[in-house]
Amino acid sequence: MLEKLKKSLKEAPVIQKECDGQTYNYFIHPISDGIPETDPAILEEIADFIIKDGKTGGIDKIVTVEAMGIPIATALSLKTGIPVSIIRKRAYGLDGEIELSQSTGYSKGSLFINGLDKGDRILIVDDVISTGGTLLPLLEKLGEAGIDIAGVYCVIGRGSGAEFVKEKTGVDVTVLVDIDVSADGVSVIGGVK
Ligand SMILES: O=P(O)(O)OC[C@H]1O[C@H](OP(=O)(O)OP(=O)(O)O)[C@H](O)[C@@H]1O
Ligand SMILES: Nc1nc2[nH]cnc2c(=O)[nH]1
Repeated sequence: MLEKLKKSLKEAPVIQKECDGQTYNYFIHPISDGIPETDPAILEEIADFIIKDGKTGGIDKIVTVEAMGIPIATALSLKTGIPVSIIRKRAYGLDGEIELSQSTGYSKGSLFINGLDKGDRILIVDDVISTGGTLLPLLEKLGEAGIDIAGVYCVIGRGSGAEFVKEKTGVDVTVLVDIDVSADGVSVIGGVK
């Protein structure tokens, strides 16, 4: 299962990014960076897995975070007919816009939620979870806004972000493939069976 994704991850190069005086080993992969190019068969593998997992019924919107959640959410949308709403990195100033602070192992910034209504039942998809510094504040803001989370999928997991988010929010994060990243490269260490 997810064999194309796993095989390609083992070939992912790793670069070093500096943030707050710390070095972060950042892997580069088509699903998380769009580089060198994305094989549609991998996107299809991911979308098919999520659909088969059975949480797309009764969903109002698939929600993702700019930028690299977008191809995954779009593939899923094309297969299910469920619309996509994107959490953006820029403000629009629309009524009801919600801002949240995002931090990753290599960056800090703001995200802006628009287009979601109280009572919406959503499925969240994203490319990577690492520290959980994106997903945790997002889930907190969505909870405050009365949005119903039917499921959360992160295609690639590294570190303990998924466990951290579960501990803080009670929300289960399904990670499709777990990896370990060092300066020498990426190894696949687990994931859904
Ligand atoms: O668990 P975390 O440590 O928060 O890392 C995960 C986040 O990192 C990436 O976001 P990034 O802001 O780099 O976005 P992009 O490359 O998709 O634009 C990814 O798309 C996740 O949203
Ligand atoms: N491409 C990429 N995205 C990430 N998001 C969080 N960590 C990483 C990483 O190491 N590589």
